[in-house]
Amino acid sequence: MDYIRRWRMPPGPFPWPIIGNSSLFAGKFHLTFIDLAKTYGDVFSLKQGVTDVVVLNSVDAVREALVEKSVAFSGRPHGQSLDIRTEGRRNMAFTDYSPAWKQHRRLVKSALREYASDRKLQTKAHEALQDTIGELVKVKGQAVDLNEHIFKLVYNVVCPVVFGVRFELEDEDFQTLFKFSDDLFKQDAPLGDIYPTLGFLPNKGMNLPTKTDLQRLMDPFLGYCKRQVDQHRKEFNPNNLRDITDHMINAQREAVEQGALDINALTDTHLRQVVADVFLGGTETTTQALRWAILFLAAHPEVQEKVAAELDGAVGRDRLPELSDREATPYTEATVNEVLRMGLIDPLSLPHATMVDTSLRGYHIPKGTVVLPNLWALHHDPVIWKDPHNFRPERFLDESGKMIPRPFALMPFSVGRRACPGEKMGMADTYLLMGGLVQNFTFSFPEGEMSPDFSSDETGGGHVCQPAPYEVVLTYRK
Ligand code: HEM
Repeated sequence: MDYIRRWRMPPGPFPWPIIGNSSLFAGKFHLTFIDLAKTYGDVFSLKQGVTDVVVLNSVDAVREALVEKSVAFSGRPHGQSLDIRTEGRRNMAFTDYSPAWKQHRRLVKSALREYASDRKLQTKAHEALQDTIGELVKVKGQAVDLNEHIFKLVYNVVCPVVFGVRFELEDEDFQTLFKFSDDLFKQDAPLGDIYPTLGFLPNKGMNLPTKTDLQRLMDPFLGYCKRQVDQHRKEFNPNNLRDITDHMINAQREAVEQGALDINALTDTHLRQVVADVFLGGTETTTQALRWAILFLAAHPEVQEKVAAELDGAVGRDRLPELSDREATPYTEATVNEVLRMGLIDPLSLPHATMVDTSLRGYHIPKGTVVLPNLWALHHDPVIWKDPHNFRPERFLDESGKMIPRPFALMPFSVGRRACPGEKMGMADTYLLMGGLVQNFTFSFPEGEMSPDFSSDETGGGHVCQPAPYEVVLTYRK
């Protein structure tokens, strides 16, 4: 029966009984998928254990699935780790397309408009930058790994928006969240993700995380979110909503007052989970975008000089770059695009799943199939991008040096119904923070250092691409 069903599905390598093609889901499997596409075409099927997986490796396939058949392809996979992480799928990022998801998404988008609008975001970014620049001046001339500083910088833009708090490096909460983030990246999938019926087994012998390991990983983070929600509830004043947490509490209060049905999607757990989504969505991504940015700029001093010279001309050195400077600094904008093209943070986006039996390119795609859009393949397709492996911001400029319209194939935020709701904030944030850093410092590699490693760390079960640790020397430009 399975063979008849699979016969109508996209082609792919032979799946072994029980294990399927699990060996192909190791390391940087977005790269393995590019090789498989050469044999099986840009849409192919695999089996991860007992789960059907379809991989999309071209712009046309991604457009058909995520844009044209958006509802059918807007589910999320189910699995043990996601159940634990989301306290039973009560968040937004990992629930299926549903009325609850729509309600959460509407709330998140309106909250981002309210608390992370251009001017508010810019003020927060500038405060965070002033603080970080002060700290970085103290380590100028030394070879340093900026990881912790970058995390703090981004946290101090996102956390005031979400929770109304800012951190110092030595704050216990900052250190807890920073450690959680690092551990989350390194987390492998438990056996229960691949074989749902085996989730109860103790996985220790197989060197996979157990349910308890996952719970232990999540506890400090969810505990922090819970404390924040509790504190906000105590201080809550409907006439003075301060941040996204207040916004969510207010939505819950209104739903209760109106006796609205959607209170079922706004329980205390939903509330904690949705603010956790925005916190993680806003921090994990932008920190890695900045880490990639500094790595690429240090490796390409000629690009760095051009960005700095453009900012000197359009902004000067007496104030930080503002969002209104974007139009006058197309090279800096183009550099942000090139960073997000090459330093793609979610090479396979977040995994999607089909909500119903559907089709793609004439192939049958059964309900519940996991769908992986290989954004990495699109961002490195030599047919779309000339010299895709070179860092060259000029590719986003026309002959007169103006930005060209963003090519559809550049989709670091994915596309369609589930595309990142924080895209505007992510782009603005990356521009302001990268611009502010390059305006103040020149980043170079320590003398005598071997050529830097541009390959990403093999972390997060292949779903997250962060640069391997590196050090840079900072020269203060003032
Ligand atoms: C450079 C910055 C960012 C990048 C590259 C990025 C990328 C992505 C990607 C690829 C997805 C998956 C979309 C899909 O499933 O098709 C996503 C989802 C999401 N992002 Fe972002 N993101 C960034 C910034 C942000 C920010 C600033 C926020 C909020 C403050 C945010 C919140 C979210 C949320 C909540 C989702 C889940 C959406 C859903 O499932 O409906 N992201 N992001």
